[in-house]
Amino acid sequence: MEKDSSFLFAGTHFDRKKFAADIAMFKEKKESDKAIDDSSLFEDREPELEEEEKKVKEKEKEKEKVRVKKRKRKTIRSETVEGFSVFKSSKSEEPVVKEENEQPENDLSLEKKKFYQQLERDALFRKKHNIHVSGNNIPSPLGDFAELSSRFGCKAKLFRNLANLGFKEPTPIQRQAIPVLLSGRECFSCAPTGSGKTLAFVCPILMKLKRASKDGIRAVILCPTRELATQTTRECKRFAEGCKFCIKLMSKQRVKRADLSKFSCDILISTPLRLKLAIRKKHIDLSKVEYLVLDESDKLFELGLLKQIDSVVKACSNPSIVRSLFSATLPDFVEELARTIMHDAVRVIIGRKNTASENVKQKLVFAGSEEGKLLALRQSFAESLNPPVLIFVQSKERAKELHAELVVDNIRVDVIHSDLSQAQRNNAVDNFRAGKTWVLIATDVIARGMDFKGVNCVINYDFPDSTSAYIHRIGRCGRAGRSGEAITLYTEEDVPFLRNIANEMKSSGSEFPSWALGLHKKKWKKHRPRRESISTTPKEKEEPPRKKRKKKAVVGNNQSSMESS
Ligand SMILES: Nc1ncnc2c1ncn2[C@@H]1O[C@H](COP(=O)(O)OP(=O)(O)OP(=O)(O)O)[C@@H](O)[C@H]1O
Repeated sequence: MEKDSSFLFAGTHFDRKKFAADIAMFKEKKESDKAIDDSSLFEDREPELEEEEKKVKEKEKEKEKVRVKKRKRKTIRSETVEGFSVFKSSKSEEPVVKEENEQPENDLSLEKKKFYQQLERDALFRKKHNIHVSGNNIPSPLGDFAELSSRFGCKAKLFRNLANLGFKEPTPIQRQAIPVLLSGRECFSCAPTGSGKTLAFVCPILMKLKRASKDGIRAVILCPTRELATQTTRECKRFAEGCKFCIKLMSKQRVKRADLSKFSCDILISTPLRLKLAIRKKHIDLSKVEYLVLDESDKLFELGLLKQIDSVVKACSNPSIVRSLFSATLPDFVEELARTIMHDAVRVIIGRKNTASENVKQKLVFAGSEEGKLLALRQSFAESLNPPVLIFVQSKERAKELHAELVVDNIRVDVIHSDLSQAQRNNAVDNFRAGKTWVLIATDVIARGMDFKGVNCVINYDFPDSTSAYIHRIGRCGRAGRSGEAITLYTEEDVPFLRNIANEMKSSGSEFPSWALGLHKKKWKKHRPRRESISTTPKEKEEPPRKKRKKKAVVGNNQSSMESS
């Protein structure tokens, strides 16, 4: 195109490839025109001959036109990309395409039919297992663990480990989340407490990593507490037994090491703070991480941890990373945040979102006052104590106070809170697991994720500070299909928040006080009222802090000397 032909076409590029057919037609037309022009060079010709020649040329022209048309059709077909024609196809081209696709179209409709049948089967299966999904092209759920081998080529060793652990059937979250992650899709999942979410994310990682490698850090699992990180590390090792994978916990000692830039392992489990320190100060390299799991994701996305999570997510810079989020509670704000970091993620919800486990029988008990709470607890333990029992209180001070009370009652009781050393915390968990401790008093530090087998009863001595805290606390019992009981004590101060708990009881199928549903709706942020001390031993009267006295003027000031005596 002439440069100065029109300002409207300024910058327009003429695509010779795209218009090859038109150019060809144009060229051929020019050539034949040229031939006609050349004939005029022969001036002394007979008129009949000229007439004959004209006819032949006319015929030639017609033939040429047909040939050019055919060539054009061919070009159009070759420029069809994934079913979309680059050129808007004209009606005349349709029959040709149809003719060529007649056989495949039949195959296509058969394929389509099969596809829709599979979708229908999947939908029925999901309905049966209370699995709710959303997203594009969601892989079919697992019918059984054997499909890990038949569909996804699970190695015999891993498969055997599942059997050795006594896992016969996948739980609903495992049925859906495992194939999603194995298909390389990102996923955020919400499933009840104790429903096997750990295996749902560990199993696909182990299967996808295939074999041990020393090429950097390949998978990272973030947990909100050290206790949970320790437990997840132990579980990973159990699932991977005999597979030589290098599975490491980001311990305090490891973070203290001079340089972590060459540190490598197959799976690294950490709390966000420790990993952030390792990134900032020890130059740990997360650029090769292929799988990132945020366990208890709603906790991790709370304000206090968000910055740490952010630095870990940024450090995991591998463009093909697969991220996944798991929790028993998934508030909308977490889903929104999750969408900002995930690509084409699949959403998997088991049962109703944000509900307590149906295996836990829940009770609300009015205790009147702080004194009443202790009395109620003592009485119930005196009548029947069915260990193991977990008691939650709202602060470490109150944990210490309650421990001091119960320890004199001849009960094997222990306490865990953040003032203890790591070794003491580990001991408390281990002794409770081993049955050496009957009653464990705890703050929310172990409310999430901790898997103590066979906890019979959870007592919320102090009312939980949110619905999600309630769900996670009572979820320490009623795990892996077992039943459990949860008792929540409340006083007048807690009444405004009863409605939330009653709602929770109702939606998870427990008996609930219907009057509580009629209470005024109150949104809670963090309900931690100042409560009276638990301690029954009178505190020694503290001496009031001494005021600095002014030096007395002894002489001639009788009044002041009397006062001071
Ligand atoms: N398929 C299975 N069959 C039987 N038991 C299983 C199966 N999968 C997991 N478990 C067991 O169920 C228990 C709970 O699993 P897990 O701790 O993963 O639950 P969770 O959903 O992560 O709970 P939370 O929300 O409290 O973190 C564990 O003891 C685990 O060994």
